[in-house]
Amino acid sequence: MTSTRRPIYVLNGPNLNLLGVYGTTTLADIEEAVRARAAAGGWDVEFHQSNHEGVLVDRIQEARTEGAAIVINPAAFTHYSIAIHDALEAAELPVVEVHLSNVHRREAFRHTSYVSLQADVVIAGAGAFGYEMAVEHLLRTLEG
Ligand SMILES: O=C1C[C@@](O)(C(=O)O)C[C@@H](O)[C@@H]1O
Repeated sequence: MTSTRRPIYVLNGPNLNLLGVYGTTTLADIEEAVRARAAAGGWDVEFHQSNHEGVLVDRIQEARTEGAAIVINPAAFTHYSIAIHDALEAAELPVVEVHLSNVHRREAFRHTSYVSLQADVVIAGAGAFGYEMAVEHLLRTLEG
């Protein structure tokens, strides 16, 4: 089913393209699961990954005018990107921050998130399923 609604943007930061190298789940698997869950609720998904901060800022700016909401795993940029923080603030969209790992159980430098300041919901430690949780939350809260 193709939706006339604006899509949910699902954005992924640096090194997440290597997921399949370190584990069994690939980013393509996550994309498939997210698309299926969104489609079941009548929503389309724009799914992107970039290793470049500016490209992610461009995608967030695109979502600002073309998207309904943003799910973002900014990866390492989480912990220091004021540019991504500012882009999310300007977007004025619902934002769900996702981390595969529980960043709070890891190194101290991962305990700071600039993105959380702009996130409505933060999901960390649920693995790939965290992305589906994020979409599920948006399906419940976004209006038609
Ligand atoms: O690249 C990543 C992945 C991550 O965002 C996660 O999904 O758990 C956590 C970050 O600290 C790390 O830099």
